[in-house]
Amino acid sequence: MKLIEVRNLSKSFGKETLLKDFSLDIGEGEIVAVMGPSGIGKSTLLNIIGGLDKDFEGTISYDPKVFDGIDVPFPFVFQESESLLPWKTVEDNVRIAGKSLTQEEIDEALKSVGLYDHRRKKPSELSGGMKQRVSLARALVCRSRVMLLDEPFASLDPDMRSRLQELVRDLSRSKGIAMLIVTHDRSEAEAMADRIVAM
Ligand SMILES: Nc1ncnc2c1ncn2[C@@H]1O[C@H](COP(=O)(O)OP(=O)(O)OP(=O)(O)O)[C@@H](O)[C@H]1O
Repeated sequence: MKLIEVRNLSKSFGKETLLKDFSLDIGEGEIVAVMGPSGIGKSTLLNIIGGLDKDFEGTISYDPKVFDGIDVPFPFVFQESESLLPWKTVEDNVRIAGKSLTQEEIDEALKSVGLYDHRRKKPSELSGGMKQRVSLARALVCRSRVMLLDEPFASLDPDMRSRLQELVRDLSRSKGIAMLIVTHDRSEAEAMADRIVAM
């Protein structure tokens, strides 16, 4: 089977139907972009696949050879990191991903995203792109085989956006991480994804 198989997913909020019979496969190490206009239900889809929202119809199967039931929910990277704790340093923001993380694991993730030299800074001392790289490092230390990215670079300037798109592709390739990215931006989907799925 594929890494993740979504079959006939349907989801409504009251009378509002967002997802109807939606199916999707994600293969190991694959980068899949889900595209659609604002409000169509992209974040809702991500929350369901990521195990945060369990109230849906349909089935989602996670390859038991890979996950063995322990890897869900998956790490998320959201648009611009309000998710960083402003009073903690870069390395401590990564550390909150897991109690048993070693300093070596944290350092390795920070090096992967080019932030090791900035590890003692606070979020207020970082650019938007650097904050997103902290979020990526925090997702990396989870050592998940899947990462979920929700409009991750929408608030960045075009130059920083394309640098981070390339970084995410490199991380996916070098570490074998499947990426599911939701975006309303076709150029972002085309720049990053092996496959684009329209909603
Ligand atoms: N918890 C909720 N309760 C009720 N309605 C909700 C809830 N979450 C989402 N919705 C509804 O679902 C719609 C789609 O939300 P969602 O965030 O999934 O869309 P999206 O495609 O990611 O949009 P955007 O690109 O603007 O983030 C919203 O407009 C809202 O009406």
